[in-house]
Amino acid sequence: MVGGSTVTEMWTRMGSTVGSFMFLWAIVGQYCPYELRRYIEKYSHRIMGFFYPYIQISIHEYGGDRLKRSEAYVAVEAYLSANSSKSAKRLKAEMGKNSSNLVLSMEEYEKVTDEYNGVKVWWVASKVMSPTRGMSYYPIPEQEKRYYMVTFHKKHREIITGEYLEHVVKEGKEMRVRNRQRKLYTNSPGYKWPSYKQTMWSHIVFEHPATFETMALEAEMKKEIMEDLVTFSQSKDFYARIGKAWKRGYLLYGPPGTGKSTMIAAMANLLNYDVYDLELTAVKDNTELRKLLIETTSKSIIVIEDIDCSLDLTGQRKKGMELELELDMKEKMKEAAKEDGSSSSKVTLSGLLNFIDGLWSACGGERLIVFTTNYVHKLDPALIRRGRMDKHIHLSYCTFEGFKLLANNYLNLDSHPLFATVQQLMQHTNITPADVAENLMPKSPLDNADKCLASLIQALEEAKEEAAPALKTNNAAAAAAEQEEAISNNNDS
Ligand SMILES: Nc1ncnc2c1ncn2[C@@H]1O[C@H](COP(=O)(O)OP(=O)(O)OP(=O)(O)O)[C@@H](O)[C@H]1O
Ligand SMILES: [Mg+2]
Repeated sequence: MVGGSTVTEMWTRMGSTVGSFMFLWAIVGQYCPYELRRYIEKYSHRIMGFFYPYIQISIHEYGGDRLKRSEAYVAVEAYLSANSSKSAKRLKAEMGKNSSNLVLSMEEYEKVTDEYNGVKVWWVASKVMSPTRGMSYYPIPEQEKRYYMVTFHKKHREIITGEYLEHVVKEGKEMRVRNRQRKLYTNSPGYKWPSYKQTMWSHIVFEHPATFETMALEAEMKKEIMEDLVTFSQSKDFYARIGKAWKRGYLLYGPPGTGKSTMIAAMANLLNYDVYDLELTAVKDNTELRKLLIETTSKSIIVIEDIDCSLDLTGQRKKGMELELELDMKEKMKEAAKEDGSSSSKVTLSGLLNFIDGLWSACGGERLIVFTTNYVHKLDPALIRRGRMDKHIHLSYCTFEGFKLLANNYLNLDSHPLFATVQQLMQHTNITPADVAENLMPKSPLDNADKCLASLIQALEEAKEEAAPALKTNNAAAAAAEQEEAISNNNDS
């Protein structure tokens, strides 16, 4: 579709008179009074429009809200990246999906021609430097405002504005989904500049290999979670119909090493989503938290790991005296932090609740919010009530079924005489999938299945012995309680 040609020659021929006038005007105009200058500019544009039969439409990187890259710009960028590589003379190369191929896109100020239903248009990638508005004690750098401009003959206005631009945006969006590298974002604590272009997230390519197939989970539970996720990703119309923002909260809880973080990676791989790993303690306050939220894109998972440890968000919301005492304590802690030179986060529980389901959380759509914790009972019920955290998933110790899956993954084994011993030991001992996986992992090229299984059996036996005194104490306590209850029942009667 895109044919290699530059539009410069044609413009030079057509508008040389207008061009010379504009050049002269740029110099002379500076010395004219403002009113006269505006008046002349207004009429010169009209005269130019008379001679110059071309229309230009520009698509800027940042729209009026200045908060997010414009979707149209991003789509045009993808469309031109795919098409311009055949014709543009100056291209830039970046790693593409799976880091296996180079993706080419047009360099700044490069011009390319495109054709749609026999109509020719010319695209140019450009930028202007504009001084930042506002007052600051610090030197604020000039901001680059990048844009794409398409030029076409005015007789094609309808086809371009009615069909072509829509076609470009649609194709561009599809290309982005096909070619995009998924990203793992994290919030950078170094954010300082008040520039609207400065992103608060830094990212690397997301390349975690975890999938639901390789996770040791009960088959039933696995199926249910996968269906829930896929249904969510296909429910755009449903959410619109019921008037709910298109997002879903998951709470993953359970002991360390039971696969919470692994499941987040498996979720991202299943749905082809980006991951935003939010470090709450690095967020200055609720306003910054909101800004971070606005900068997340759709088709993403926002993760807050170990939510119970992140901030002082645990416990019930306090009342009266209790609250005053707590505020007093907090003030003292802040003072201490100031003296140390360390800064503390001022994100509050209500800030976080707003983050999850306030008005701003609806921007963008198609997002999962996932919390993980080892201690679910420590969390404020408001934080995890249904509607906020819609699905609560308890990840627990490894079952025999889970072990068999891991044995298959790690050792390529469907059955083995030692499986029976493992099964018998697992009935009385708690072992995490992480521990099972670690024992099944061959440690040297000479390690075979027998050795790995023997190592797991040893670990299970050790865990059983360790648990034995605790079990005895528990049993003794239970027996004592029973006895006490029986005595008090006798006395009552
Ligand atoms: N259910 C599981 N299936 C397969 N592998 C697992 C599972 N759970 C844990 N693992 C293995 O154990 C390792 C640690 O698991 P993971 O980091 O997901 O645990 P976690 O629940 O997030 O722990 P923590 O609470 O300490 O963050 C992973 O690298 C993974 O290989
Ligand atoms: Mg984890």
